[in-house]
Amino acid sequence: MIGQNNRNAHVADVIKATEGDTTNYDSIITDSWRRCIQEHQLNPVTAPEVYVHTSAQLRERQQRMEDILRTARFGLETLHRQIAGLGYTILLTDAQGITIDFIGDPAFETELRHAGLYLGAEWSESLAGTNGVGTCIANGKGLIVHQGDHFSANHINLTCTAVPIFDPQGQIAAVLDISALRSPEEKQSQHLALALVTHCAHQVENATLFNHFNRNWILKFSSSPEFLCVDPEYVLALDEDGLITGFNNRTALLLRHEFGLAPVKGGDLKGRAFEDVFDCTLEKLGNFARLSHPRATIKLKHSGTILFLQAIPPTVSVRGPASTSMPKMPEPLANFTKGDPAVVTVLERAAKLADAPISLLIQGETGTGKEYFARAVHDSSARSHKEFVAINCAAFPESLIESELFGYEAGAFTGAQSKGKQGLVAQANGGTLFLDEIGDMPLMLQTRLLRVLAEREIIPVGATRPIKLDVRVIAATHRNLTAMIKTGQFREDLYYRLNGFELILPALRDRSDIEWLIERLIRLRCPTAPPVLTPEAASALYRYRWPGNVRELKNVLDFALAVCSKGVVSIDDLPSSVLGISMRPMERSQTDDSPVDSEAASLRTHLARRHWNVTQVARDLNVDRTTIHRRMKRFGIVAPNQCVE
Ligand SMILES: Nc1ncnc2c1ncn2[C@@H]1O[C@H](COP(=O)(O)OP(=O)(O)OP(=O)(O)O)[C@@H](O)[C@H]1O
Repeated sequence: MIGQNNRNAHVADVIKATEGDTTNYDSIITDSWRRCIQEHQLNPVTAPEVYVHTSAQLRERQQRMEDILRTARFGLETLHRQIAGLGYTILLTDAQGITIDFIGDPAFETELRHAGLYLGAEWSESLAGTNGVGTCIANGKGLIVHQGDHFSANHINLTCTAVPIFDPQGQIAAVLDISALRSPEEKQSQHLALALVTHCAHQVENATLFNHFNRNWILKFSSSPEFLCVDPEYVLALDEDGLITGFNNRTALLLRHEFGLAPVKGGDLKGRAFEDVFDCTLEKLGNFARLSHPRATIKLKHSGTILFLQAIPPTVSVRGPASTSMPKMPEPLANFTKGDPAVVTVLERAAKLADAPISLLIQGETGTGKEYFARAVHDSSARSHKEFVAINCAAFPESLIESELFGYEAGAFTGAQSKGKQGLVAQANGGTLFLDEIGDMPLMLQTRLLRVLAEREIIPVGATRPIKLDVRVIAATHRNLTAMIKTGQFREDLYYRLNGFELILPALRDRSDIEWLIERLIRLRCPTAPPVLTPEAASALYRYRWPGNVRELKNVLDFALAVCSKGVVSIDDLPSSVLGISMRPMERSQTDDSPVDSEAASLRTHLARRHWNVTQVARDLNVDRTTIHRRMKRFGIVAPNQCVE
């Protein structure tokens, strides 16, 4: 527990330091405090809390980060063994500071959860104030945020040591953090922790390069030969033309210094030629590769620095940079994205599983394209010449669903067709049965479906003998089935039958290919003379949050294409929902109030949901903080806690 006196003293320290008295703190900390107040609009008095994301959001983040999670896991476990017993918890966060992996002492689970040292917790500086992860992301380098260095008085018991893990193009991909609930008062006590975490992050970066660039040359460099092969300081990947495709962070720092480049985070080194960096020709690399022991040296062209080198040729021989391009994908699946990393991961999986004898469960918000995707999996499979039968489990009246699904014998019930009827499940025989909204299937039918899946046979209503079936089942839902299992609304055994593999489609607002998708949808609608968007219209579409996802985008474009003139879609052709405050359609239709009232109500809802954190709301609505302030003023909305804003 943090006493009120300590809290008050801490708040006074933060305020004093941000007003200029910075004597007791590192500048990196006081700069961050100033950012918290001035840019993130956080208030030390109200002590920001850590926001915890839902398990569905967490899973989506984890899926996006699948590669790094897998690569980093061994590093995390090794690090955990090194510091076991010292009371540290290890967190791996994504580049937004959301915790996607975690190793902590289960004995302290409640305390760790309470402190935000847990899966799903967001440690971005803009939400949680100065802290290890968030401030590391803001500065792009490793640091210690110890006890009173934290902005929020809620966190002044913690010590956090965080180091960025960079992707092979020099962007922050993740942050590795070790935190402890209790620690000595001296910040110096954490210096060894910083060295350990830095080393672990470096190893994760190297492992990522070795794993991902097996179609490229890998060059390992060190200033001494002893550890060159096992733990090189610098690692560089080159394509067959000798152009740089990837590097670890130490190499980025070395080469940026070499080229006199500003220490930016972007990929300013990618594509540069090996021969521009080293005093060596590309042909000679082959000779280095043939050396059995790494005693070869190489000279940096500009500084003349000499490094030991081990050169490893591509283990898979192809021309050109293969690691960044999309692998060959069946045509129907390839139409789903233009390179969004999370979607590509899902597609690669789906391509491999297209003919696997397992059921697939597709999760995703409404309108993300679950049915469209399921059909693409079917079309990519050997079953494509047979039927794809889609059933919306939420749309059938309960009384009809059994006979519709399983069919019935002649005269099975009053009103039945005299010849009987084949059910939808039997129609999918040899093909794919798509069960949409599976979370809405009544429990009684879940039991029947379980039998179909287990026995691979159906018994039509009124029949006595079962019919053998060969169907591939793909189910989809936007509901949280695991939560439904806990409340007894969904059968656990059915869940495991359906979930041979789970594929999660990201929300449209999280996809990087919206520009491509807009163009695709326009071309599908107007293949001969597709209208163009004005820059204002395009930017309104990019800014909008798309709660109805691709379906909503499609509807908006259909509307715009219908009302636009002279082949140009301007901002006036977009429906008002897309402009200004992005209200959810549901919220709008539920009220008969004037547009101003409903806008105000929507804003109030957003603010309340985010505990009146304007920065977070601005992020949700994709507008500036000042816009939110202006709107609050216009609607006369005042935060319940005046201190926040
Ligand atoms: N890549 C794409 N190209 C063209 N159209 C797409 C694409 N992805 C989705 N769509 C379209 O978006 C709309 C919504 O897709 P779909 O019905 O598959 O979503 P869903 O996730 O199954 O929705 P719900 O959860 O409401 O059932 C459909 O009209 C679909 O054709």
